[in-house]
Amino acid sequence: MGNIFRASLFDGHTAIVTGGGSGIGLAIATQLGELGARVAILGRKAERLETAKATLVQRGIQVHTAVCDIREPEQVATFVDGVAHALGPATILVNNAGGQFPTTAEQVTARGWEAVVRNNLNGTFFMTQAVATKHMIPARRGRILNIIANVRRGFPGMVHTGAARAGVENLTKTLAVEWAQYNVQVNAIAPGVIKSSGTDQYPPELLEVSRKQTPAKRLGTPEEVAHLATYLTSDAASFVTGETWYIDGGANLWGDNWPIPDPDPAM
Ligand SMILES: CCCCCCCCC/C=C/C(=O)SCCNC(=O)CCNC(=O)[C@H](O)C(C)(C)COP(=O)(O)OP(=O)(O)OC[C@H]1O[C@@H](n2cnc3c(N)ncnc32)[C@H](O)[C@@H]1OP(=O)(O)O
Ligand SMILES: NC(=O)C1=CN([C@@H]2O[C@H](COP(=O)(O)OP(=O)(O)OC[C@H]3O[C@@H](n4cnc5c(N)ncnc54)[C@H](OP(=O)(O)O)[C@@H]3O)[C@@H](O)[C@H]2O)C=CC1
Repeated sequence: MGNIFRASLFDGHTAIVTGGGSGIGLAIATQLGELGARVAILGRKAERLETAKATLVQRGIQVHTAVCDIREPEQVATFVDGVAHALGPATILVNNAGGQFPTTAEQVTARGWEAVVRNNLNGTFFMTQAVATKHMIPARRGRILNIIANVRRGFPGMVHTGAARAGVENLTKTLAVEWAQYNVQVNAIAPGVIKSSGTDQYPPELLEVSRKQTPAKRLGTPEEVAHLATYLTSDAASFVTGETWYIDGGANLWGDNWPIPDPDPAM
């Protein structure tokens, strides 16, 4: 599918896309950049950022990259100041960085739980607070978009990320209300299962179960998520705030990744 958006849509904007070095984040950074935004991306791995930067620059996009772990508030503050210096204050923030690993609730260790909650909930809040207070609230202008996951019916098999993403969904609503007075809109996207560098690390048999349990009978693409992200960060969505938009081929309405065994009659 081609791009339905006007080429100059984001002229004059600076967009931060966390985790913009790969997968869904890179697709969003590419699309916002091709529509005129200056783009700042971060991640933990310098090499990944360098490769992504080369791809973006080749497309004529002005890019700033820096290594930053979103779980560390001091690194976040340094990154956000660096963006202002390199590209000007951010008008768009896409909190895309995150991730987890499949595990049953019985097996998750305290360190594993903490790693996932810090990554997805704490990191998203630290980044949001820094960008809003340093760039958006003073300018009385901003769009924040949080990438979460399909947590409508819990997240069996990934209890840690389900809890963390539900937290982000709730902070999306809270900040939409608190920051409406500053002309800062806050929304979330809940992708179903998307074929990406992220899911390439998952066992293929798990992804095949997900495909079968999706009414559309396929996985989504990072570009499809990027189209929705473009709409939600554009002026076309200026009266949309506090909402979570599902993009999942109908998966949240039907099907199940988690087969429930019948009770053991011996127990
Ligand atoms: C089922 C339904 C499917 C449904 C079908 C599939 C649906 C997919 C939907 C979603 C897809 C995606 O999100 S795709 C995106 C995937 N991308 C990512 O996940 C990338 C980012 N993720 C990460 O970096 C890591 O997963 C994360 C743990 C969050 C952070 O890593 P860190 O390096 O900071 O943490 P570490 O130091 O490595 O680990 C800290 C602890 O975490 C635990 N830990 C880390 N990796 C672990 C692992 N693979 N298995 C067990 N435990 C692990 C250990 O207890 C570690 O403690 P010790 O052992 O004591 O050290
Ligand atoms: N693909 C899917 O099916 C789905 C994905 N999602 C979510 O969408 C987002 C993008 O996923 P996807 O593109 O598929 O997967 P990727 O693993 O390719 O993307 C995750 C990105 O986040 C960065 N990242 C992770 N943790 C941190 C951190 N602590 N600090 C800074 N950067 C970090 C990674 O870079 P680096 O490793 O260099 O730090 C990487 O670029 C993730 O939040 C994911 O959980 C949600 C639902 C479904």
